[in-house]
Amino acid sequence: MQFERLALAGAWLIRPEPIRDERGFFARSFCAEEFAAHGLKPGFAQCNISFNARKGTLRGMHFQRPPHEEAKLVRCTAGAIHDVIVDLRPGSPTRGQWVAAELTAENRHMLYVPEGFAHGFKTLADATEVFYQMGTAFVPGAGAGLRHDDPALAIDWPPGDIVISDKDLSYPDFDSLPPESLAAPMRTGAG
Ligand SMILES: Cc1cn([C@H]2C[C@H](O)[C@@H](COP(=O)(O)OP(=O)(O)O[C@H]3O[C@@H](C)C(=O)[C@@H](O)[C@H]3O)O2)c(=O)[nH]c1=O
Repeated sequence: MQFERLALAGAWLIRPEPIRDERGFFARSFCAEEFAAHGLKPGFAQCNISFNARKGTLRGMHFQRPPHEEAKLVRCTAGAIHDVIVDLRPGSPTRGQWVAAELTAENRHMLYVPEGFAHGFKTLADATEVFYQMGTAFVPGAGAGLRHDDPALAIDWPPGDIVISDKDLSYPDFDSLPPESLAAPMRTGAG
């Protein structure tokens, strides 16, 4: 796997390195040892599948409130997504900034989202499926979010109509997040 640091400390783009032969290829998508060597969570508590029937489906921007912050490893197994993360970490020099990556079934890139970030994506094709591994179990009641179209964040989403849940439309802007939503002080490990 190739690990590329993103502009927000602790976030990584990970590219599988295919070993090809006449049958196709073999590639590793997770290795506890390699993840630990880069300061990433070396294990996951849950894996989730998100199927999105329509191009333009937008899910986000989501996180779990402390003490249930989640690291996530996100990849697209069918179709394509524009994947976005926002740094919520108090004390982080990049707090309130976002980065995006295009994850597709073809490129097989993965986005590693550290704890203390909000995460969301917009699908770029019909029938897009996202597979993501979670460092912490889902805790009903700990879920929180902020608006994908907060003008202060100014996330540059791909153009086009969106399909979005009422819940996601109900989230506040970043500056209006209740204090209990704030992530713990910055923790980025060795990354
Ligand atoms: C996230 C999650 C949801 N659920 C349930 C709650 C609800 O009934 C149904 C759908 O939940 P949601 O509407 O929150 O699903 P969704 O909008 O897809 O939420 C996900 O969005 C992406 C962007 C993320 O980053 C994820 O961490 C997660 O927050 O599934 C679980 O049982 N376990 C889970 O881990």
